[in-house]
Amino acid sequence: MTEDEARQWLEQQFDVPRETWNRLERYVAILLAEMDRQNLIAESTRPHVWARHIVDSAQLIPLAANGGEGQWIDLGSGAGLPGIVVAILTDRPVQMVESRRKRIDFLNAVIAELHLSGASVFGGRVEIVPPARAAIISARAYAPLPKLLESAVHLSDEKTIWVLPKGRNAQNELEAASRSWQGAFHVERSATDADSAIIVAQAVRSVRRKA
Ligand SMILES: C[S@@+](CC[C@H](N)C(=O)[O-])C[C@H]1O[C@@H](n2cnc3c(N)ncnc32)[C@H](O)[C@@H]1O
Repeated sequence: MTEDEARQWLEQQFDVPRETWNRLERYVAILLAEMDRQNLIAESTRPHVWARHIVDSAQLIPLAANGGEGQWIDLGSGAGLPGIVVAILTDRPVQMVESRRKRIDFLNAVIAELHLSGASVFGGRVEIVPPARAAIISARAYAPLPKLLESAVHLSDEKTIWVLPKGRNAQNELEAASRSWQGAFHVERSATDADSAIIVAQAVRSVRRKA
């Protein structure tokens, strides 16, 4: 997907109003400027930021369209991917969870500058976020599936939709997780990378097996 195709995809999917475009453009500018201070995205992806990061994040939104009312929790948000993109493109309250100080400060600065009143940051580890029943949980490049579920299952209930971009390893990670987890899991192809996949899950729960 080229950068032009990425913008077209956004326009088609979300019918993006001018104010939202301005926010997306501003976010991209702040993100790239912050790269002088901290490593937020791979250097090689800098010229492809719309396809590789903005659309790659935004594509999770339609996959979570059946989510009920309530919060979208994004684990290990880093630069705000996908959390900030979701907060810009939807009306849903978004809580980003991030443990590194410089990234927490960056996320709070973006929220303030873009006036994202529905977005907030939990500055700390996912494992210590107080229990919640998120409508949607996302996690991009945060942790392998079994560890991801273990750290965040206390933020979910049976209705929570999990949207988890997973590169080429989706199938292997699903297999590893199936030893300890049950639920309705399926795999969607990524719109931005034919080799990547997104795990979508619901009704995730831990299963203990006898040795
Ligand atoms: C590889 S980065 C990915 C960031 C972003 N989601 C993206 O796709 O660009 C993983 C992020 O997760 C954060 N992280 C890792 N383990 C965490 C934990 N247990 N709790 C909160 N944040 C964590 C790291 O500080 C880092 O910013």
